Amino acid sequence: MADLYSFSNFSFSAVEDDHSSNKPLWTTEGLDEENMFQFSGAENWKDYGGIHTFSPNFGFYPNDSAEEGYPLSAHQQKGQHHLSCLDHEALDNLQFDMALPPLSPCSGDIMKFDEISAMFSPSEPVNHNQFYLPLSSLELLNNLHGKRQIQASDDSTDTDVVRKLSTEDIMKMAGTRFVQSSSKSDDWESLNSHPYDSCFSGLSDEEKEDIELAESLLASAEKVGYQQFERATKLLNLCDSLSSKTGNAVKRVVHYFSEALHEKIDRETGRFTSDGKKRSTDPDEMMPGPSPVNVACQEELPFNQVADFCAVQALMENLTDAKKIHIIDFGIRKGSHYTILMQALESRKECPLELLTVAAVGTNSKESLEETGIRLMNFAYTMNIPFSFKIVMVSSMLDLKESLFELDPEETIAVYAKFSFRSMLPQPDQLESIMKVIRNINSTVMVVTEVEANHNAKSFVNRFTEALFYFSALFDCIEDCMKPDDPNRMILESQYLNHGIRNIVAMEGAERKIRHVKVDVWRAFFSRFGMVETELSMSSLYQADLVTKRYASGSSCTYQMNERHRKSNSGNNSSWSLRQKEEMEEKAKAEEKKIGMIEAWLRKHRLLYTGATRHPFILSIRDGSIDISSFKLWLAQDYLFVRDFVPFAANILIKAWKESDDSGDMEVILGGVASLQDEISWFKREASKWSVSLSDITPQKNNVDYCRFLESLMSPDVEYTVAITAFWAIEAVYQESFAHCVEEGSETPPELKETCERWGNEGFGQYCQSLQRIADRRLQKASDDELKKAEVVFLRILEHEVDFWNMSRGIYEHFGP
Ligand SMILES: Cc1ncc(CO)c(N)n1
Repeated sequence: MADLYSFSNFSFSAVEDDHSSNKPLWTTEGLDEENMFQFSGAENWKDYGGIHTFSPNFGFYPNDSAEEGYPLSAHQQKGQHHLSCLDHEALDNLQFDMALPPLSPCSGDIMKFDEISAMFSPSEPVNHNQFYLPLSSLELLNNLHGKRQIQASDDSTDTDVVRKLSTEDIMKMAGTRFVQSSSKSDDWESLNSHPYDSCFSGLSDEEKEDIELAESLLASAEKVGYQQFERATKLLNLCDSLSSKTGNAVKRVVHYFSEALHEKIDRETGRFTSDGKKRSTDPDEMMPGPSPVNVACQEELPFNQVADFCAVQALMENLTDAKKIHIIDFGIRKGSHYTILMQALESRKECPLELLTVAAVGTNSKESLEETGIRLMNFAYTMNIPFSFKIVMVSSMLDLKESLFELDPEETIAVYAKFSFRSMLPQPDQLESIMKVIRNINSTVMVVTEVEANHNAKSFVNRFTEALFYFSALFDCIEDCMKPDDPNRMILESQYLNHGIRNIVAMEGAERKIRHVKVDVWRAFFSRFGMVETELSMSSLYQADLVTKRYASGSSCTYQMNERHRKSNSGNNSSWSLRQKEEMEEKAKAEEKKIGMIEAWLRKHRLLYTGATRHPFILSIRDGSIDISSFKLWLAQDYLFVRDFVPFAANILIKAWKESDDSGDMEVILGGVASLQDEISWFKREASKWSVSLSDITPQKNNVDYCRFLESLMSPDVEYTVAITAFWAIEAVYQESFAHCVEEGSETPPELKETCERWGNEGFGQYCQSLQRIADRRLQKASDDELKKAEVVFLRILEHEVDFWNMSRGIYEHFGP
């Protein structure tokens, strides 16, 4: 019976896939990142937090007030149309008709990236806590004897902590026991006559109970697969009595899956009536507007922001020279991503924007699109961005036509589809219609964000198993991110996630709307339309990492690239050389444009650079809203930083003396070193002006981390080229930040003007330019290896600067008298 169920053949390999493959951000191109636990429409609720609730790094101006009368829509058609259904058999097979190559194990890129980062900071572990589950649950069981050590998620401690098993672990162990027991006997009662075998040693009573509970659920699903409904119901009744929606994560997951199985049985036996149907909400149809649960999800779960920042980065990288940009958006919802994009475009000095047009495509909820339009118009207005918003309503995607977009030949066109194509999987002809239009309009890039999961298997048990593991991970994640007594968590689980579980488990045919498929399926589909996949840049991963760090459990979030198009089986070397080839191309491109490597990187990593130079701390100085206590905190901490910066600057001087090919470098650097003495005196005077006692302060963590990083760059192994790039970046961020506070139109309080002038004055600007020229000259001659290291160091500096600003937004606590 285990054979028929094929649990052992299928499910565990599927589970492993989940860990090795990645998540979903697709640029025309599939990029997928990992662990984007998302289910159909789920993102809806995360969007509604509104503009002001997001972006910890950027200074967005909230302006939600709706104004009447914007000329929003160029093409509006009424109506809502649900296509009747297609050949669902064919659809079910979508996943399996393509011989899927195995997914590559974890990533090339990010790993190398980490390796390189680690070279510079042996004392700083890279902030990607990897928690790989063992390859099989059997292995897991074996490892559990005696001690259960799971990597600590809190990176402030190095010691392992004993943590309870994850819900996914419990499901795996239950799966293993189930396969073992069902190969011995097919009598369901035997399930509960398991002796507490050796597998169980070292587990708590609750964990043992949970494993047995999950085992009963799996057994019941198997019976449903065999159409043995009576037996299945008996097992489900047992599950019902032992699970509940308020128990631990295992009990809650089992509770919802058990409900879904009951419904499946009722449907298959003709007993299902819609009156008896328990309530759940389709997230795709939920009410627009910021309900508390939407806001909570937006604020407490990182997924939506990660998707937004990665996608905007991918768009920006492909729109570098575009002055008139037209983005066609499928699934715009609140449009939070456009506020990020506008911010990034606004800071793109080398290529001023003439017009940004967003065309939101929809088949229903025109009012909600209009609301989004008004919100974005307001935002663009406050940012002084030339912006136009269009609504393209069609009754069905089959009616979508190129002409509806009124494209101007001068426009650069991009397409963004965030968690929206999946809802069309049951109607592939709609998707095809979209793709034909996209192909004809010749868009520069298409960014697609999707969930990386297979909830579309034809085999019921396979689908059930996949969904069970997926939701187990999701429930665990929610448990880590939301407080146990948070009422929003209950609503999220019992309404939205419950809806997803029921739809995947209980429904068939056209009713089964949630049909996530893995990246391979999307790859095959998009390639049919001539789309060529490109990969997410390092900067996108950095963005994602920065975003997750703002969340309570962010440090346990990891990212991986699925870069199967690079042939993982040919080993790291081949992808390394590919990477190098790309860098050479980048260098060639920079030369061709005569802009120098630094400018090329500034363009490439625009979003991150803006994050460091237009941080809310700086914006609050500029608009006069700064809390003086934060300013004092910054002052005290930066004094300590500058003290540590002195030996770093002196070390650059030594490196220049040893390695530089131009004696002129020395004067520039020496000038910088010399001015530090004056800077330190200035800090002392300024501190006394604000009654900040410099002798009482202790460096805060972000400051210590940054100084340690500087120290690692002082190693003789770090080349002059790499170090001078870092030196430039550190100074340039302050120059660009503070210059923004003394620009025309700024409302910096008079008592802070002197501070801003210190780094924002023209002379300091010229000094930064000189450093940039030195760095550029060196980078032009640098080896690929050096280039790569310098780029990584530049990114790390930006990250540290953002962290330093974040720290400065705290409260200065005065110690002593
Ligand atoms: C954190 C920080 N970055 C850069 C500078 C510029 O010197 C500074 N003083 N402090």
